[in-house]
Amino acid sequence: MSVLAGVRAAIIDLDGTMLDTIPDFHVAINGMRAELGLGPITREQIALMVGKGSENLIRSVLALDWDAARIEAAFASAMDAYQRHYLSINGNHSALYPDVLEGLAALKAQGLRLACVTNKPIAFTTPLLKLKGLDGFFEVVYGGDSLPRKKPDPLPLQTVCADFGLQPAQVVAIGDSSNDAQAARAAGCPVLTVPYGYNHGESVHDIDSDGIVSTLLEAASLIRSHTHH
Ligand SMILES: O=C(O)COP(=O)(O)O
Ligand SMILES: [Mg+2]
Repeated sequence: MSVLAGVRAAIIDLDGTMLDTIPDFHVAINGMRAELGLGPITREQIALMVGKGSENLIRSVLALDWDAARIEAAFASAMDAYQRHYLSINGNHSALYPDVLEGLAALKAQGLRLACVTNKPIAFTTPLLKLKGLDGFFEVVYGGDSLPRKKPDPLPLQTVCADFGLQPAQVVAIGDSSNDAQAARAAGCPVLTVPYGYNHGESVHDIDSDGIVSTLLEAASLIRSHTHH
């Protein structure tokens, strides 16, 4: 895969790529819904809605029961309740996917610089990375509200490239959804996809990606096989 030949850095997505956070989202969303007088929804429903940041998630969850006007009227208090619930349980129910720590260690050992770019708010992201032992791997971390635009906009990826002083072709993005791939394509970064996360209910095979890798460790091996001389 010659698109990986010049890779010097990797940008790793968080939710659905490093951590299975749906159980955290589930507890926080149902806590918010209870405050609003709404009944609980399932993890499967929530997994279809995660990936495009908190605002999109809250609007999608409330749209199960309410029309647009009612959502707008309650949005600020819903967001406040959601953030309160999420921060109170952040990381308690979520788990690392297999070979994440091993994959990050391998990428680093191969000399790649690492960044984390997530659509999760940075106030959730920073403590979660620390709790799960992931914080030490990344030189740069951007949350969904760290910059003026989030994925699928290319801005967060372009910002990492600039931070590292690298061209987009030298920086591979690794994520679980079409949202990550669209951002990578728009930035000009190669992109690899893990199949175990949340892709808005769509098949990962429909993602415009340079390859599907079963784990981050397999991503490291694939990159190594194309960059090793
Ligand atoms: O919080 C989200 O919307 C998902 O974030 P991600 O970019 O880490 O998948
Ligand atoms: Mg993701």
